[in-house]
Amino acid sequence: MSQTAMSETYDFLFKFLVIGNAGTGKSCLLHQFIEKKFKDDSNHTIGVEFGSKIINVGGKYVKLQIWDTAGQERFRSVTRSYYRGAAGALLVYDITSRETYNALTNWLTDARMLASQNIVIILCGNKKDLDADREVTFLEASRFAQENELMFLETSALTGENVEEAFVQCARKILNKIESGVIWSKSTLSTPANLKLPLTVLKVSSSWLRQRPTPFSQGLPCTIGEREWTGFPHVFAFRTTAFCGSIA
Ligand SMILES: Nc1nc2c(ncn2[C@@H]2O[C@H](COP(=O)(O)OP(=O)(O)OP(=O)(O)O)[C@@H](O)[C@H]2O)c(=O)[nH]1
Repeated sequence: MSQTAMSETYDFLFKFLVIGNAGTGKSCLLHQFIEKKFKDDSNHTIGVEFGSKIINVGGKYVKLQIWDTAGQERFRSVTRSYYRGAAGALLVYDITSRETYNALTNWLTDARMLASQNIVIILCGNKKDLDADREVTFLEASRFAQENELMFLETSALTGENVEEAFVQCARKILNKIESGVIWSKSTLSTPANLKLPLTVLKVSSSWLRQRPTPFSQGLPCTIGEREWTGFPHVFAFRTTAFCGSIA
């Protein structure tokens, strides 16, 4: 297998969002995760930026397609259009700015309304390295996370602390939800009409799919495995894998 083919082999594909107020460090977190370096010349994001990386979660290769959204209010209508179909999100505030923490509820409402009720969200209190300037305690943020069913970590895009962990923990939780059927049972692709939506949440191997009955294998017009799915132009097939989505 060529180097490119090998690096593109994965079991699952998840769409991720990075959301939160402007200046909290979203672009720097993404850069640190992908490049393992601090981006010290970060400017405000215009609209959205994109990054991707394959990670190993408990022996499974998961490709994360990550959309880094602009935090500035003037881009809100653009960034909202990227939420649909997201399986996971990093919800970022800056531990040195109470204003960014106070905005979390609005971001959360948007994510659950526009992406999915099932979206797995990890709250990231970024700029952990600036502890001396802290305006938000670890304890209050962890209470907020608990009350809102979020995972929680304090991160530093500068030092790299907990950055990889944030993405990996979020992906692991999504995998757990898939394995336990939560995502399929709640986000059912129940009617062919629903399938017109261009949702690209996850990709599973055909053997995995055969072992677990999903709406796809319950009489809907599609084939699994090496053939293309029929009738869904937005869905493309891979040689040894089948592609399926989760409704937002
Ligand atoms: N000390 C410290 N500074 C950080 C950290 N992360 C980001 N910064 C700084 O915070 C500023 C904003 O970072 P960005 O990554 O551009 O913020 P953003 O959330 O993407 O901003 P928007 O694109 O406007 O939404 C920059 O000056 C970064 O250098 C961190 O972990 N520690």
